[in-house]
Amino acid sequence: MEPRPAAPRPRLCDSLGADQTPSASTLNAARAEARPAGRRAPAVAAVLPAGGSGERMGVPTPKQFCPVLERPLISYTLQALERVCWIKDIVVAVTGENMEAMKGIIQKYQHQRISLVEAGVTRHRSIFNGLKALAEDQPDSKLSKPEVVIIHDAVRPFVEEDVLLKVVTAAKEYGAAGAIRPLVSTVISPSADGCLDHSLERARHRASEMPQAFLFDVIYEAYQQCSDYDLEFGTECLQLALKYGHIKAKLVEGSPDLWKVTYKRDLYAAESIIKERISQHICLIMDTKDENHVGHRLEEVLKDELNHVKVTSRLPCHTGRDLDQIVSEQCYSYVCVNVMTSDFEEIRKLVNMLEESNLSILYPVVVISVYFLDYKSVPFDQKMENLMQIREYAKEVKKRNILLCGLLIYYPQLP
Ligand SMILES: Nc1ccn([C@@H]2O[C@H](COP(=O)(O)OP(=O)(O)OP(=O)(O)O)[C@@H](O)[C@H]2O)c(=O)n1
Ligand SMILES: O=C(CO)[C@H](O)[C@H](O)COP(=O)(O)O
Repeated sequence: MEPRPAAPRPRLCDSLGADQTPSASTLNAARAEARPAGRRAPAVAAVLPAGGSGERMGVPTPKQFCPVLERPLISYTLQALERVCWIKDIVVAVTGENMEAMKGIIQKYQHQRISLVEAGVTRHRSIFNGLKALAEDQPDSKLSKPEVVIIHDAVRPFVEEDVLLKVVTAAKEYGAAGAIRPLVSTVISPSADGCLDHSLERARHRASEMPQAFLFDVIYEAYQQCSDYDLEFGTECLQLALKYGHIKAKLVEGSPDLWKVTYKRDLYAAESIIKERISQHICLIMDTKDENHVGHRLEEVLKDELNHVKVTSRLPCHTGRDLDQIVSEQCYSYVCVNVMTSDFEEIRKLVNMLEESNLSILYPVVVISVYFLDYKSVPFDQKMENLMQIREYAKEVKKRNILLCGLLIYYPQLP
């Protein structure tokens, strides 16, 4: 198969990604390499309104807490944002009633960089509360005022780094920016008697989606100035920046997956998208840093051959924390490349954690453990014994929907 060309990615031409955390994606690393010197990174934070009741969904649980594949919807959105290591803080606005539940979600799924604030009675008021928490004048706050703030609905879980980067870059240049999509239906204006007054020309209008990004001062000042009417009935942050800051937002084409989960059927659509992503996600765990090792070749090949495969390479999974993080990413396919060790315990640790995570309740989890062993240094009998152990263990864990397979690659080391 011909390798597919990698899709061009936007670049923020400054030092975003300099402050990388261990969870930083490879994208960030790639960007850090490509970054021209000399331009300053804007400090970026995000505000997520998550204080709605989800009336249109028609279920008692607010939609952001509805489970999708056993995990609350908001947890996917948080995961999508925290993967982006250049977003420093994520402020989530939640109602007092749901505060404890939200804390539980943060703990269970090990979300990072999250601060919680009390939501308001409307979306605009919730966002305003989030912005206040980021503003400089807050006493005892561990948050600092960012240069650019992203606003993103908690119920749009499929936001990608590409579009975040595009809106942040545009916000830095224009003061405000937001994702848009082509209209699906034509928008018409009815008259008071319920008849058609006029119809908008569809091709000349767009649907405003999220994420949006703003220079912090622009949007914060707009919220400080805006009327109670705006706060009560407004639905568009870009409009506030225009009305109160005279900023014409830059509009950025977004992907179809940015839509807002609103009705019950949207939860089913979200589930299908998550399932498709799961099927494309392989976690490759390697215990060698040797760039020339065949394990690293496997990573390259997978990335070249498959369009959406995410390969997560991790160095020896000796600590429970490393494994915890891998498992919390909800990956169902694992290839463990063992060069340094033939230690069966490592695989047992991973499988135990997968069992505890209950991932395999929904689908089979596949774990392939490959041992590359030097012909001379390890006696063959000893290795076969190890594989037999894995085989016995595989029978046991199959009952719990974990499909484990051991593979021994026994080779003579070249002089
Ligand atoms: N007082 C509110 C109302 C809404 N939101 C949040 O704003 C986002 C988008 O709003 P919407 O889809 O309208 O959510 P709901 O208000 O929950 O839904 P509905 O209008 O159907 O009641 C959601 O993440 C929602 O939780 C919020 O933070 N505070
Ligand atoms: O799509 C949007 C862009 O601004 C907002 O998410 C939307 O306006 C939220 O409004 P509502 O709470 O009424 O659904």
